[in-house]
Amino acid sequence: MSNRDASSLGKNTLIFYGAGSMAEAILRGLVEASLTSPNNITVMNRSNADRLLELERQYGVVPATTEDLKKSALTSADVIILGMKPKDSANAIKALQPLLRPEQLIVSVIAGLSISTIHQLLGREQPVVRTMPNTSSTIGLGATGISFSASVSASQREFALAMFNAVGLTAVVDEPLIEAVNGVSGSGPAYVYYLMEAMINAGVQLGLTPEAAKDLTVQTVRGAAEMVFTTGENPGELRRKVTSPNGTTQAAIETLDHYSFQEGMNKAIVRCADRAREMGDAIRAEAVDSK
Ligand SMILES: NC(=O)C1=CN([C@@H]2O[C@H](COP(=O)(O)OP(=O)(O)OC[C@H]3O[C@@H](n4cnc5c(N)ncnc54)[C@H](O)[C@@H]3O)[C@@H](O)[C@H]2O)C=CC1
Ligand SMILES: O=C(O)[C@@H]1CCC=N1
Repeated sequence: MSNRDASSLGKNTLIFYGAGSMAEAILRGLVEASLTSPNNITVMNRSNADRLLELERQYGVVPATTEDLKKSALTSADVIILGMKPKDSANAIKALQPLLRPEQLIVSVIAGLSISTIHQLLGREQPVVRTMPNTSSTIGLGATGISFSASVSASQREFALAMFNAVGLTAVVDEPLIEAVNGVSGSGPAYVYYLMEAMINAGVQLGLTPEAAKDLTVQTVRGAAEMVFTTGENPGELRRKVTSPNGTTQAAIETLDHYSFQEGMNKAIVRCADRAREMGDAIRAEAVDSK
């Protein structure tokens, strides 16, 4: 990340409208990398003031605990990050309508919610950055897909990229591909954790202690990801290097093939992207209903 990126972050005031796990992953990354002062970050949610005070205690961010504080923070912030669940988003975005100034930037992390639905809910073409991050942003290793509405300015674009580059890697994609990003990397950490759960359980079944099974699994997944990253070799090539002809790995991979591992992963990721579109359609229906 360049100094120019960092300075573009530092000048702006941000409000996390919805301060749950994804919001925390991003704000923690920003604060811990010292890319903006915590004083520039306000957090708000629907009703859980304790949660906001906890975020203040941990990261030094500013809690908006009363309706007046919420309104004034939403009105004054340069950037509003939509961080609520998809089911809560239509009402939350409609509530923004009377508060927004035309130059405020909306950044959404909400699965399925399209830029056009946000415009419909707001009743105007506010600049919108639609993203699909993941929770690894917490440790600066996030992977975020980003797309922009037509009216996002060059400096707002730079800001949004700086914000997500601060917590990991970014990929700018055309908006219709955000669901694909959701399928691969937005939900992706859960597939890897699920794989790890299965590896740990099998290790325990074979007699390892839970601690040893966990430590060996974590280091294996970490090492495998790092091997792909540092060598630049394809996962397929690296897999072949582990797989001796007629050896133990071949026996394991054949068993995975017998249980249609590749097909299962493929179907899971395609289903994930479809589910994002379904969720987006449900929000769009709420936008249309309210007209
Ligand atoms: N958790 C993940 O791995 C990822 C989540 N996302 C997206 O991030 C969004 C948030 O997900 P999580 O952080 O997991 O959810 P969460 O349930 O942890 O947080 C949602 C927060 O929004 C607040 N909220 C709801 N309605 C509100 C309103 N009207 N005004 C103010 N605050 C309101 C809730 O109080 C809660 O604090 C979702 O839309 C999800 O699709 C995107 C990528 C990854
Ligand atoms: O499960 C979900 O709907 C969210 C979106 C991406 C990751 N978690």
